[in-house]
Amino acid sequence: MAQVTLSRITKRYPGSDTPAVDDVSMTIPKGSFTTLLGPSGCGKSSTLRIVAGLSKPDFGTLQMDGRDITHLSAAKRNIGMVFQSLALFPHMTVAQNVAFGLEMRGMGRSEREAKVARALDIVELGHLAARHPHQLSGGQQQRVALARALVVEPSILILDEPFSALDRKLRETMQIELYRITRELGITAMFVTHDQEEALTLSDSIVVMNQGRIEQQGTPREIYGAPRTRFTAEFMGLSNFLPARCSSGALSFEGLTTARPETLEAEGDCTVALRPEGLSLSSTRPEGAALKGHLAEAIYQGASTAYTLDLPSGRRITARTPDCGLQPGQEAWVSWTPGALHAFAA
Ligand SMILES: Nc1ncnc2c1ncn2[C@@H]1O[C@H](COP(=O)(O)OP(=O)(O)OP(=O)(O)O)[C@@H](O)[C@H]1O
Repeated sequence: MAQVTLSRITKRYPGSDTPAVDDVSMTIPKGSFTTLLGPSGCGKSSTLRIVAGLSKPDFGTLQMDGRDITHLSAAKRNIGMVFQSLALFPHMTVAQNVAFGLEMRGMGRSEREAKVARALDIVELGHLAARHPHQLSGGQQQRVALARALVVEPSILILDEPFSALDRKLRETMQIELYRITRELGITAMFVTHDQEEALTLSDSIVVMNQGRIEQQGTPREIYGAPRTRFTAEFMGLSNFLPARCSSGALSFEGLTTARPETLEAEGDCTVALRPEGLSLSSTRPEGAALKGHLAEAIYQGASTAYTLDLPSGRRITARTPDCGLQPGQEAWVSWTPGALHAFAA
């Protein structure tokens, strides 16, 4: 397994005004699972393709364990790849599919068979080695693709939205499988997704990308718990953005002054975001910080109800809580758990 370092990687496709990858630098430590997360078109796949050697950067360098591999061909990079669209050979059995890369490297039969058996064991498909791809479920096929990428003992495993074609339940099962396998084998992995929950579940480190640039990089806890920009906050499910001011120890918004969150680095104008799931409503004033509003709407959604409140400033916020019996037209107080309030520079 290897450490991979991207330094100032930039890529502009012909005919495009803006770079698809714009001055991206990051290190994927040995044995770490790093996820590129961001909306469609933000440059995740382009970055991954450059690491894989399938595309050349216009500028910047790529290193593997300190060695410059910017101009090394894909075949010589020892990278295992799994993509959304499977490329299993339909006329070959599961075992033959997994063995293909080893055969290409000229490995002898007995060594090959031992490695294939081990790779199929890892993805728990040893019993289906003789089947053909069309005799497998979507999840099993994706596990064959994973075994095929692992069998060559890659320096880095690259996965581009590998589970996006699977239904939700299967996707969750595959995420847990992938987590187990990568941690057991100590694999260096680079994963691409636009699904924030998937990124939180799998990653040691998340790189949030926006328009070809890195918006924020950190552990899942840092990205979810302390987003530094509105873009990251919105992408991680935050809403209810309110203008605020921050001075040394205090944060003021909507006529309320409360303690300044530790994670806020800015002074002066800033934005407060309240996570809808961390809010609760009551008809009487609760202890501690709370905002009073007019309940405009209550939409029952099963496990929770989405309440829309109009604040005296005219701004609207949404709270998602178990049904609390309050009705539209009533006055309500909204309070929050400590982790539900975030603030960042405006
Ligand atoms: N071969 C290409 N030629 C021209 N433009 C391209 C090419 N590939 C990607 N782009 C453009 O580069 C930008 C980044 O694309 P990229 O596929 O890296 O994004 P992404 O974040 O992986 O998106 P998605 O989640 O939709 O796959 C987009 O604006 C895209 O249209």
